[in-house]
Amino acid sequence: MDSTGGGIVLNLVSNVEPVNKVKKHPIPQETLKKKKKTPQRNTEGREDNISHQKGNNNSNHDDAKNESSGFSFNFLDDKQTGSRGKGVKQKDGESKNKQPGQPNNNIISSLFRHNPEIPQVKIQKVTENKEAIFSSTQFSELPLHSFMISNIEKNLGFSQMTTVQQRAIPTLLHGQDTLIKSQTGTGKTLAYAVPVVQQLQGLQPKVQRLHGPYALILVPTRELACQSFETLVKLVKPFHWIVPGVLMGGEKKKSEKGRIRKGINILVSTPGRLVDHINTTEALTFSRVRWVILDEADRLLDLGFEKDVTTILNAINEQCQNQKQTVLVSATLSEGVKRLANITLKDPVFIDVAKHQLDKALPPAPWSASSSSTEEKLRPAKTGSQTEETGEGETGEDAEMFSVPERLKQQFAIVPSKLRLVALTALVAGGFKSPSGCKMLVFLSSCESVDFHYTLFQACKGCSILKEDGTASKREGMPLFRLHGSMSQAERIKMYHAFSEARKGVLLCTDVAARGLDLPKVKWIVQYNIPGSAADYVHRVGRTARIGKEGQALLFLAPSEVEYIRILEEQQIRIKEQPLDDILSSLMTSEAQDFIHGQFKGQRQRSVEEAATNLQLRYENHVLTNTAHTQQARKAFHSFIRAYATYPSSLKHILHIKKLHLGHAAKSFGLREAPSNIHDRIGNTNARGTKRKQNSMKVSSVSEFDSGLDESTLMPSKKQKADAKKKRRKLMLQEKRPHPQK
Ligand SMILES: Nc1ncnc2c1ncn2[C@@H]1O[C@H](COP(=O)(O)OP(=O)(O)OP(=O)(O)O)[C@@H](O)[C@H]1O
Repeated sequence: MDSTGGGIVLNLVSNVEPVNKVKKHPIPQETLKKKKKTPQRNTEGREDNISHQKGNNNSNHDDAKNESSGFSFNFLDDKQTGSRGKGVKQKDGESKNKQPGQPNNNIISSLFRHNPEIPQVKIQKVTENKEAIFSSTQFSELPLHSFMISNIEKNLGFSQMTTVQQRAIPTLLHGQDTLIKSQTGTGKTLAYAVPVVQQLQGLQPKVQRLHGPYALILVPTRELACQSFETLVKLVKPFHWIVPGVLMGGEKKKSEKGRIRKGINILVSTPGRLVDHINTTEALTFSRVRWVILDEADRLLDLGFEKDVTTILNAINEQCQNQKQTVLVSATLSEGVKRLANITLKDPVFIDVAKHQLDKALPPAPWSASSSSTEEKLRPAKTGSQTEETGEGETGEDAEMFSVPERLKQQFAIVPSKLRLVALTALVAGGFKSPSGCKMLVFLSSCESVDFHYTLFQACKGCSILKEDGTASKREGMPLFRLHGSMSQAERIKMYHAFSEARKGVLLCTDVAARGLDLPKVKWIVQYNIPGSAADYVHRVGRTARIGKEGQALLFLAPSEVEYIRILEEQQIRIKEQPLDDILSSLMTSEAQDFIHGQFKGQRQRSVEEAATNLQLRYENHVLTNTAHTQQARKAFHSFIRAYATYPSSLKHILHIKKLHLGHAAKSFGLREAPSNIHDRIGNTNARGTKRKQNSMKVSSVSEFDSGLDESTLMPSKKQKADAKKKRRKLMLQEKRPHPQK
């Protein structure tokens, strides 16, 4: 800690300066008149994350109890921030004399002290892959039905084709199996949907509803299924005899069976629900299927979906003798998917808009002489995705260059764990400076984390949420939405539609929203947790800057995680640093103050530190004064640790659980200390299900900020893996996300 001119300058960095690390981002601290504090050390020699404040016993009780009215804790004055009570060691954020449900007024967060060094990151020169979004060709120049052209022009409002449409539509009309790879948000849905509808409307004898599916479109999530179905409904408008339909988990199976019996000609489905119908719905036949489209193909062939996709393809092959056209589509087709395509597709054409590989045939796969069953052929393609046994991921194995939208501004911020929550709030509040509002997606690592932050932000005065009936709550302010795989189907769809239609708002979500969703007017993507692969990164940021528009993306990195930038640079992704100071300075804007404090409008914070510290205190009080909130925070913290332990092995040198400081990470969940049962909750049991001896846990420190956890104690045993696999299968049948992060 430096002190200048009587005031104290608090840095984000600790006192000790390791080799190769440079102090960066000092936060100016002119106004806080505090005495230099001596950090308390806990028994492990780490800083005790809490310091204590005398007094301030006045008035917080009533407001704290009344959580529905938002945060309402007093600001700290100079005296309060400077004073320090006797250190009382706390467990799970509870002070010794405090019961859950009581406000906790006597603790000051030491947010800006004893954080790890913020390393200086040297950005490497990257030559980005470029894609021209629009072609110079009009839809009217294609050999399409005149009604199709007028429908696209008048009802959809498009006359000029995108590059991927210009290349894919003629190829698909020609009847060839095709792989389509093009940036996110470049119109790939129409690139496959237009040729399917064009050919269907021309079939003789004319298509009848009772004939059942001619085209099958598989997508990985329910929201994407809805979206693709809605596009098809618009596209078939002039051809009323063609019936599109959608099947997805969470919907009533009985009504779906009824619709299948009546007949669906273009069937959009998620894999799990379709397998369910294949097994239980007699009326579902594939005898006339001519087109099979795998949208987000790399995701569909990933762990979890691959088995269902195999079942579906085998069912189609058994029932249908027709010549079929198969199309694989994604912004990130990995080498694994291409190898798979080479053995399962007939003379496939690969359309890669970035590489201009129009009509380039794929090289032969070394094992293409393998068995003819689809299931056997699918297996080798797993090289590019996660495997259950090893937990290995695709990063690094399938070195494939991705391209991102040209008008997307990509940034990262190095944020010490303790400052994550206030930095996120600063972004959320700061993103809403423009009077016209802004739409933002915040990606988090688990359903529990989404729920925790959703509850937490609701307590901010400047937030409004959706009511049961789908209308906004009375409170004026920035609408808050959430989306994850553990929500009820009704709520998922309600949130998805409400956010799509909203003029402004923040959607807190898991990777369930990462693929394919075309949510209008999204300007900001915040990745609060690092994605599991560069491909996931590309899809997440691809929810903005679509079809040539502008957008911004920000990736949160802890100081120990900065090497992740190299993973992105290897994929030719250019990303710049956004100084943390700049982000936190948003806390001083009137918008942020209104957002956070509401009723304290006009009562200005005097420095970034004061604003951040008060905010963190409010959050901690919110968490600790209510048992349900404390439980929710602990659950979210556990799920965060679990997700962290499941990063693919190729990323473990960067994202290793040992590198986490659990106490600091806990602070980002409003907890003042990591829950004491962390090991029990994260799989500290052996194969027989009995608890491991405490002393069997390896505790080896690499730094002051080391979690002290050994990954082997976090990684599940064989039995746990088998149980988890069973559970995943069950969840998948209900169409929930298979990966713990999702
Ligand atoms: N020719 C076009 N002109 C203008 N807008 C278009 C055109 N074709 C499609 N769009 C619009 O572009 C947006 C993105 O389309 P779409 O969702 O199909 O992209 P995508 O390439 O599939 O994205 P992702 O890879 O994220 O799934 C949609 O809003 C769509 O209506």
